[in-house]
Amino acid sequence: MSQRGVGFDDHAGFDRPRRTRPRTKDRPDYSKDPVGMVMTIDRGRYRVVLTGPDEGRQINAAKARSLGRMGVIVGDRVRLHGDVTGEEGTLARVVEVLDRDTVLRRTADDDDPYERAIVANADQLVIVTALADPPPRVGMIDRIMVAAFDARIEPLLLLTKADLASPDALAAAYAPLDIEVLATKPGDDLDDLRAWLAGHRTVFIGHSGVGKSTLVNALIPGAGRTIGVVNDVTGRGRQTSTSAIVLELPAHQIDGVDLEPGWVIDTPGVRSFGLSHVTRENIVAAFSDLDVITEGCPRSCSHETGAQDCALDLAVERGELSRARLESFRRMLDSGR
Ligand SMILES: Nc1nc2c(ncn2[C@@H]2O[C@H](COP(=O)(O)OP(=O)(O)OP(=O)(O)O)[C@@H](O)[C@H]2O)c(=O)[nH]1
Ligand SMILES: [Zn+2]
Repeated sequence: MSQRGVGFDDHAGFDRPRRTRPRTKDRPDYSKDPVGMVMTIDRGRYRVVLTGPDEGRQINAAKARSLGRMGVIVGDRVRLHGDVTGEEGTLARVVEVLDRDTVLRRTADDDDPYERAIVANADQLVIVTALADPPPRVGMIDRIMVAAFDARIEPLLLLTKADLASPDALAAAYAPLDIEVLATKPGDDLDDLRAWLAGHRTVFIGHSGVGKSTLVNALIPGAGRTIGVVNDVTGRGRQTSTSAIVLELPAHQIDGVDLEPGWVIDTPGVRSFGLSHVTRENIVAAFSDLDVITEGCPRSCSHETGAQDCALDLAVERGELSRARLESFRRMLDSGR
């Protein structure tokens, strides 16, 4: 774990005035302009869906020059100025990015100081993993989970292709972390998954070929996510999608009860997940029961295996914390290093 890298998607750096003379006087007032959510980005063009009075209307927009190099990412809530009719050929301007509740980040690899913000304002993250073809990679699951903990996003583990292999071993491996685990196979009704997604904005992340597009298409008929063919030699799927995209879940009833609306953010298949932006403090903070115990640790305790007088070890000895939970937590700390 290292220092937080400075990326252009980080807004903190843009709060500092870059000119010495105050700009407030000549800055236009956009507070009456409509707000929308960025659904997808394609070569500098944003597809935005309006919220508020014209909810659901989709608009094309470009970034206003006044935003400079400030990043606009999928899931961002943005203010739009100009032509917001959404009619063909019109282009509105993104003039403001509203504060983000969460930011999911990754770096290309662990030595890369430049983190990339992938998705804003998600509150859940589904890690889609195939039980076979391609085989599960526990290290990768852990790393994506750590990114979720770091971002204060609730991770869920979704195991596909349960017709090919049993989910039991993987489900058991994540049980001590209290992570929700769900297994699917072709023909399942997906109601458990829909119940998870209702009322949330959930990012879907997975290695190429795990069946993510198949799932998204089953959840959202008409989403048109391209289904790749797993290569027999490499076990990898074709890289079929290129940009993250926000999709609205259709209305659905379970036992006669309407589910709350929800959004899915589908992301391109990932091969690696760098974590150089993650801090130990953020991982610990994601486990509130352990966070409380670490108040009894020596100053600057790493909480890792073998750390002198770590209060987590003492809690296990006293029977106040399960050894399996501590070991799983330490596996998370390790993968974030
Ligand atoms: N046996 C089995 N095959 C599945 C299941 N789900 C998906 N597949 C197959 O796995 C292959 C890959 O599925 P996709 O949905 O394209 O996978 P993806 O994760 O979206 O991959 P990319 O589009 O490359 O990102 C396809 O041939 C699917 O038909 C499943 O539950 N069981
Ligand atoms: Zn400690």
